[in-house]
Amino acid sequence: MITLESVKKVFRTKDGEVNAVDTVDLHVQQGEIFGIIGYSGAGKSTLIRMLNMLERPTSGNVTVAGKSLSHLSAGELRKARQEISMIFQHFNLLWSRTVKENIAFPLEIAGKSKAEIDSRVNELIKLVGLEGRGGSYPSQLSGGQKQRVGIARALANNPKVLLCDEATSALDPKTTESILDLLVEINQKLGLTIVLITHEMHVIRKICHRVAVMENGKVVEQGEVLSVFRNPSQNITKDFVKQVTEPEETVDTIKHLVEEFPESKIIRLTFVGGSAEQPVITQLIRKFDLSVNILQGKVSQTQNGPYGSLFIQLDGEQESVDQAVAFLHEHQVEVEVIDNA
Ligand SMILES: Nc1ncnc2c1ncn2[C@@H]1O[C@H](COP(=O)(O)OP(=O)(O)OP(=O)(O)O)[C@@H](O)[C@H]1O
Repeated sequence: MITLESVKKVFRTKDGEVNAVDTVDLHVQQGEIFGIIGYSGAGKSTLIRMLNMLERPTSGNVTVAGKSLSHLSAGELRKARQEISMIFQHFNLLWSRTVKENIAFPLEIAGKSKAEIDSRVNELIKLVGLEGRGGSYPSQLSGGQKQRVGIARALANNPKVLLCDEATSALDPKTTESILDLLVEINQKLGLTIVLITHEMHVIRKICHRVAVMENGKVVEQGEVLSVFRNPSQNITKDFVKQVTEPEETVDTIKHLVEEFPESKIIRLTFVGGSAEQPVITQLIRKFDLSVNILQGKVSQTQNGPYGSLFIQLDGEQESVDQAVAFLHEHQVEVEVIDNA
């Protein structure tokens, strides 16, 4: 659905050149939710804005739905943009227009009749759960409701792709959840391809099928969300994965336990897919002559299945510990022994 080939964006400023996006190759499949994560300044906004030519690449090629965007005329680009919609962190609504009028705006531009507009707007209001609010002005809505208007407006002309520029960053955690649920719902109902940028791994974990990690303008790692969670190769990715698996206090607890009990083994177990749902620890305790102390654990759902990590402390003979580790491996559980180093 979307292909980026050697895409670069260089900004020329009075302080010199900034390589905002540096030789990026990406492929987003039709119907998937693809997340791009990175810290501030990594180049995410510049990258997503090149997917609808709000920003033109300095070099390289962007193809969306079979069209190479760099080669389109202004008129063709306007048409292509109807198929590539966008929602924004600060909603970008028209404040003097009601909810209905905001949603109608792209339909008016597309030259639809009044009857078509009315019927489509009502359909969209229902789809995003804003029944009864059609006559309200944006200033009368909560942040979550404003983003629902943004989503309805973006869907008005039946786009093939929805670009989300930090769409939940201005929302509280509960509202974030409901907007993320809505994005999954429209992805499934409409088969819409969604590309989102975020700095929160929670967003990737909850709704994305695949993820690309950006650092200094480059994509440093990409893959299925579950396999990136299981096996992050870059340090930056490991840090992002920790955002959703390891609360800060775990690090302190483990440090303390490693110092306090140098003889016992602290082990981090990573469960992926089916193994996250099996009672492996119960079996471990029954089978081996070990005392097992559970320090911290968490299982989260991703779009590709469950993912969990658990920290345990094992006490017993070295032979039993080795057998227990082998047993865990046999059950597709990844084991990392945390030592005093
Ligand atoms: N119009 C511009 N002119 C000059 N430099 C720019 C411009 N837009 C972005 N940059 C620079 O390009 C780099 C990437 O910025 P970008 O906004 O794409 O990153 P980001 O990952 O989206 O970060 P944030 O979440 O803070 O927006 C930064 O160094 C930024 O200062």
